[in-house]
Amino acid sequence: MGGFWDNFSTLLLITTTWQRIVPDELWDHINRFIQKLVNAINPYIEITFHELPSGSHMRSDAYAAIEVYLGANLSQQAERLNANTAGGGRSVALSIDDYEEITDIYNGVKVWWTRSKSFPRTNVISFYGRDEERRAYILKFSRRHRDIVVGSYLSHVLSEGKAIAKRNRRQRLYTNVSGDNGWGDDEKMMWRHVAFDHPATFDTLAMDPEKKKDIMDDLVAFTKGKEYYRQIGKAWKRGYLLYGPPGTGKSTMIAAMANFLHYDVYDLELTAVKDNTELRKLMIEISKRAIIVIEDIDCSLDITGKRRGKNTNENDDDVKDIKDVIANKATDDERGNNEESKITLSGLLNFIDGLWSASGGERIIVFTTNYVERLDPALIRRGRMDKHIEMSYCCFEAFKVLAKNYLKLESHDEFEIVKCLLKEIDISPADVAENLMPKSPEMSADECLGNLITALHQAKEEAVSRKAKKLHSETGHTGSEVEQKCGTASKEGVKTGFRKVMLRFLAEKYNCFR
Ligand SMILES: Nc1ncnc2c1ncn2[C@@H]1O[C@H](COP(=O)(O)OP(=O)(O)OP(=O)(O)O)[C@@H](O)[C@H]1O
Ligand SMILES: [Mg+2]
Repeated sequence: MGGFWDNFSTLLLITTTWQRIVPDELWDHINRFIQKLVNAINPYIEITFHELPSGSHMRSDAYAAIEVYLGANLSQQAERLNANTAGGGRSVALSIDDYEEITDIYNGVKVWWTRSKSFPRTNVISFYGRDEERRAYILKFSRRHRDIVVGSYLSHVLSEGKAIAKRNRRQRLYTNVSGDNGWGDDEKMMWRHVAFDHPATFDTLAMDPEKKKDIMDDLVAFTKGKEYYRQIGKAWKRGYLLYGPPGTGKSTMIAAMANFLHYDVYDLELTAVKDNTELRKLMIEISKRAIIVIEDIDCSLDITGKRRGKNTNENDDDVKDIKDVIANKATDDERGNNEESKITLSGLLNFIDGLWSASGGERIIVFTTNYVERLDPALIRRGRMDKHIEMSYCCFEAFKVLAKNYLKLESHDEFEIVKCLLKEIDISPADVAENLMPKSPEMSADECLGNLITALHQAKEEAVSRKAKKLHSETGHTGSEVEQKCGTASKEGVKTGFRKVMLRFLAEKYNCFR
């Protein structure tokens, strides 16, 4: 062993001395020649995948995918491993340690992987100590197998690594916080996140199955459309407008989309954003695979670019100011909190159309509203909001999904009654769900279904009565007119049955029943 080190030291000494006396240019030539010689003799090829590509502070995607692939498929061969938590702490991800060598066999071809570590030659003293280490995975394979390794093995490793990482990754729900939140102007503080743990899926989402399938197909096509979007010169983004009455599942649909695609959700609260500059900063920080949500867009912004705060009524503002003065507090205006926002519709449109075009990555933007007719056409035109999805009142198909979710019922004799009643009244899936939910552990599925039917009958009565009253006041029909027209001029009709007859008459006349 001593002999080896003696020879090695002598070689090192000769090389260093040569380096000193030989001019740089000549030294380069010698180096190149030696490299050629080694290449000619060496039967192996090596490919290095650096963790931080030169000049970048971002971890290379390829390095990350290789790490996951090796950890998931080949870590049992290694004796030294690193362990990290994955999936938000739900599982442990293993990666091979520095200088461990492991082999992989792909279509009968053997390859070797090692992880190396180096320290960049720099005179700068780092405060971060070991962070300065540079790691790389080195793939070694026989020269004979170059085509298969470069041609297909590498893409197999990268795609499988990315797929595993995607499966393991815990999604996040981000919300924006105002710049004046005590965290100063630090841009990094603008988005806060928590683990995204919403149970909604497309399976549990109650809506017309054909419509649901259409949306799912659209999402799949979008995620696979990278090349297509590149070809047509469009940013890889898709806009969805979800509109419909409260409780019809707009927010639930967003959660189902996020779970389906495994994307992070960025819940953008426009009323907390100061101006277009802040909006731009927020947008730039959004990760590549994300759903950006602006809920109740009609309440967040209006076409003149003035934000609608919670207090849109001038009198309310005045009253609040007076109360503030009496309480010896600064008014909103004095604090600079007036309701005028500098976010404009054009600022919002610019970021939707422009900013992301430059920063490849798949992004979905979803607007929700209860009042689609209030939105500016510029905001929702196709190309910006590519798909308009109406979330409507509960239909029978949607009810069946809810009955399965809540009561584990796929069929029941009473389903026909529910079907008829749902045709006659507008009720949101949220209300149907509420009625189906057992109120105590002892409550049976039959009882819950009974509850729903009672509620539906009640809702029908109320709806018809509302309409009848309205029509009665509009047309001025008297009770006897109703009786005559209905041919039921009996006492009973006039007294006890009057309301019933009246309702039927008005309902038939004005087509209340659908
Ligand atoms: N289509 C649906 N499928 C399954 N559950 C639903 C559906 N719609 C509503 N729900 C249930 O009702 C609750 C409220 O629904 P959700 O918040 O999605 O309604 P929304 O349309 O976003 O209402 P809003 O317009 O008031 O924001 C949900 O938590 C869910 O349990
Ligand atoms: Mg909602």
